[in-house]
Amino acid sequence: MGGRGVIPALTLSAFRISLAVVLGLGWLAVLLWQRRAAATAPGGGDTASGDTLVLFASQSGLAERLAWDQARRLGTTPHPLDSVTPQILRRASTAWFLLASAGDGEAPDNARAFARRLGALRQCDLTGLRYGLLALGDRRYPAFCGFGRQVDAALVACGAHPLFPRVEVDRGAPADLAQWHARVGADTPGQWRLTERRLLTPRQAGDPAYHLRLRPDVPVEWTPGAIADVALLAPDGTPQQRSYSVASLPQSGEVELILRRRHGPDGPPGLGSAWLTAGLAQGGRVQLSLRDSPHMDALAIADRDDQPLLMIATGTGLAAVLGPLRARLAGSGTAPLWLVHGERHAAFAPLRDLARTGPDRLRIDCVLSRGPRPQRLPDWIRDHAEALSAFVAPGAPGRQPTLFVCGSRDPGRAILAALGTSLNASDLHQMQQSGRFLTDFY
Ligand SMILES: Cc1cc2nc3c(=O)[nH]c(=O)nc-3n(C[C@H](O)[C@H](O)[C@H](O)COP(=O)(O)O)c2cc1C
Repeated sequence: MGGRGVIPALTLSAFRISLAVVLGLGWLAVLLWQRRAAATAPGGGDTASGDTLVLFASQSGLAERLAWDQARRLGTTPHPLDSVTPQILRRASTAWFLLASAGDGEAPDNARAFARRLGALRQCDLTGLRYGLLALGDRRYPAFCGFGRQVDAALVACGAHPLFPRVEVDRGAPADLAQWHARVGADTPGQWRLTERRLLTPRQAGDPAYHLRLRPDVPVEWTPGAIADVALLAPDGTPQQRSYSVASLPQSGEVELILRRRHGPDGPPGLGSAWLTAGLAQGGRVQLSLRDSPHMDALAIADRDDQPLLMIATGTGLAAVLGPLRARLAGSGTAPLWLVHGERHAAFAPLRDLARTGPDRLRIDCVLSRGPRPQRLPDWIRDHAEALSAFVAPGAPGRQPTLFVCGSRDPGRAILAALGTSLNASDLHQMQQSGRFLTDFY
């Protein structure tokens, strides 16, 4: 019986000692961390101690770029997470965290010291801090957004107040980023305005096609043939994304898209095309991000080596070839370029402009499937088999033409079949083997 009173007393004092040791070590760690971070803080002191902080943890640069965007909006400078101390966090009223995950849900290199001290951070009082947190990751990793989640939990444990639930981004998805941008204010990078929408198919039956021009709020770079991912909201409020080829070059300062308002069989028009071709007002805002075309390298090599390029496009697939073609025309090359476009009733205006202004080395053919002398593109290909075969044949040593076919899937199949019977099989095989036979169907 007596033992029962002694053991808890011993356990309690041992517990108190261990608690004191743990707390002491915790505070020591905090102090050491503060000293080291103050020495390495941008500007040599605790210059990251402003009222509003923008902090990033980034391995390959996306979180850092987004941090710069956020800092620009707030008129401040972003800092790597490693440069802040708990003291700096305590003095700030608002902090914006943009945190990528690396390793196995771990901190990127520029946040490792911060990550090591997360336990110590939990002992700080951050009840005066409000924060927004963007976690960047990749759902293919088991610890999706692991680091962002850890920091979020530590901040909550310190009593900091999230301004909104953590926003998580899967592989830079525009729809996820749109949520962040919606949280941090409307005037964000990634915001574009519709400056012009022109009907490309006046007085024609069937689904209308449009030529759109969009201008970014802040200048943006892209590569020829880039893909624009447009963020949309479905009627039930779920974020959606639609992708379109960019027909213009960055020098123009505007993204040009060509799209058709599509209807399902007896159904309503597609979400993206209905909004962009009708719902969106002139001057209206679009959340848009740009990525490279999967064919960018092959097309850039053909451009660099000044090799012949044969492009065959149907309908709005014209947009996918216009970017690479305009890049070729802007250069000093002399190799022949040939664009064949299949449409319904009449040539699209951008194609007519190109035919009027293009150099002699550019041949353009527009094949119309309806109208006075209708012809299907596959038939046209068979009729021109000889000229097309000669164009894609190696001919002289070092001649390595590229063939790029794009447009809707169904006409695409018929075009590939026609090319298969019209072109020399070994030339086609050679182009395929060396990555010079490119297709882009949707
Ligand atoms: C080597 C490596 C490891 C990664 N580990 C994870 C991970 O464990 N969890 C996760 O969600 N994302 C992980 N990612 C994905 C990145 O967090 C994601 O690509 C993020 O957008 C990168 O942002 P950053 O460019 O700012 O570094 C990893 C990426 C790389 C390259």
